[in-house]
Amino acid sequence: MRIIDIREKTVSIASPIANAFIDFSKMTCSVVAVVTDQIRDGKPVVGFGFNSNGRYGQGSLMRERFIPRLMEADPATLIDEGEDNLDPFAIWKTMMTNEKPGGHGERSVAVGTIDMAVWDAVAKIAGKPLYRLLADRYRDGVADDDVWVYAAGGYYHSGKEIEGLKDEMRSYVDRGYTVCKMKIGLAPLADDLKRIDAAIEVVGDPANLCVDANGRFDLKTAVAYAKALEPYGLYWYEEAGDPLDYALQAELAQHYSGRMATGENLFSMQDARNLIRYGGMRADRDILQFDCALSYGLVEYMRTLAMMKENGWSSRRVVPHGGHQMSLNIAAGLHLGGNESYPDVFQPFGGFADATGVRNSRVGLPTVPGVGFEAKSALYSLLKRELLD
Ligand SMILES: O=C([O-])CC(=O)C(=O)O
Ligand SMILES: [Mg+2]
Repeated sequence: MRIIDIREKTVSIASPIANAFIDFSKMTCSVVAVVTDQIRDGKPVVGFGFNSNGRYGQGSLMRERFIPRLMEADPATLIDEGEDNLDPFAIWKTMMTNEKPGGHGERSVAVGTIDMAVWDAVAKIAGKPLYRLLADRYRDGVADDDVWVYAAGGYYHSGKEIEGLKDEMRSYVDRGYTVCKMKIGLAPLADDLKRIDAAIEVVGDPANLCVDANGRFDLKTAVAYAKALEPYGLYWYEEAGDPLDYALQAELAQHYSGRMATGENLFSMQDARNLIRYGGMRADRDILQFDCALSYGLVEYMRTLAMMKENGWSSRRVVPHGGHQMSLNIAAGLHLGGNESYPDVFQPFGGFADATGVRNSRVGLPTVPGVGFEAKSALYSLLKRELLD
């Protein structure tokens, strides 16, 4: 058993949307295929991965360091003890050979993308959906049948602010979502409050609305928003300040008793641990949003979940960023609290299998082996076109 090829391409995930920090007009995404010598249903098993959204493609790091390390390794060192499958932990260790600690960022995205493709291949070789493989291996066989999801969108679109926002939120509610998320922080507070009021009119209850500042605020602005938002009783207030400003997050907790969410821009177990140690996040209500694709993949995610457990945090307090099928599998298989969903943005990467509709803000998973890319036709055709043809 061996990996015979690893292919990568950078594709566009550009769109005309903007959050408080960036626009996505030039956003790219890496797609990866790990081709194995295993044959299932008459075809070689190929695992696929992509790097979620919001961080640019990482092809050069993959080409220069991570793919050569895997292709140069003795194949026997990359397979598991029973020698009947690839070993994602051994593969991870090989990719990270001669990498110093610290400075997690672009490298974590490159490794996380290849790791996704490896797990897709591992589940396909085992002939199981990934969430089932994870539950069988790590949770005594108990998986969640479906996963809580919320609809993320509500970006700034010049020219169609309030009415456009309401139409968008209405379409999410019509598609089965209870909780929706919108962006804040690009407009002044007074204007954002008008946008929030408009969204609440549609989602019916402030407790059905999350707001996301994408790390834009300094402490003063974060607290000013906290004071204005607190009386609403929103579902959560996300990423108020810089992701690495743990002191800001801890101070914010002194001014906001509602639920806070953050973590999508923390890319390692160590960064996540610093958030838990120093960020003032509260294990009884707050939400952690680490995204495996951006943060060294599922191998590292398991270390993060173990770290959380040691610190008294339930895995149910994790609702990953990224709205992708990999996190959905982790959520169902490793008992997270839910997953983000992008019903419209970041297509075709955002969203889940074609046949799995959302009901009461919950979504099921397909039964195909692997992550489920083959059951999401628009994404699968892109992956095939870019990597296999
Ligand atoms: O706008 C983005 O970068 C995505 C984001 O924060 C989210 O989905 O929470
Ligand atoms: Mg966010």
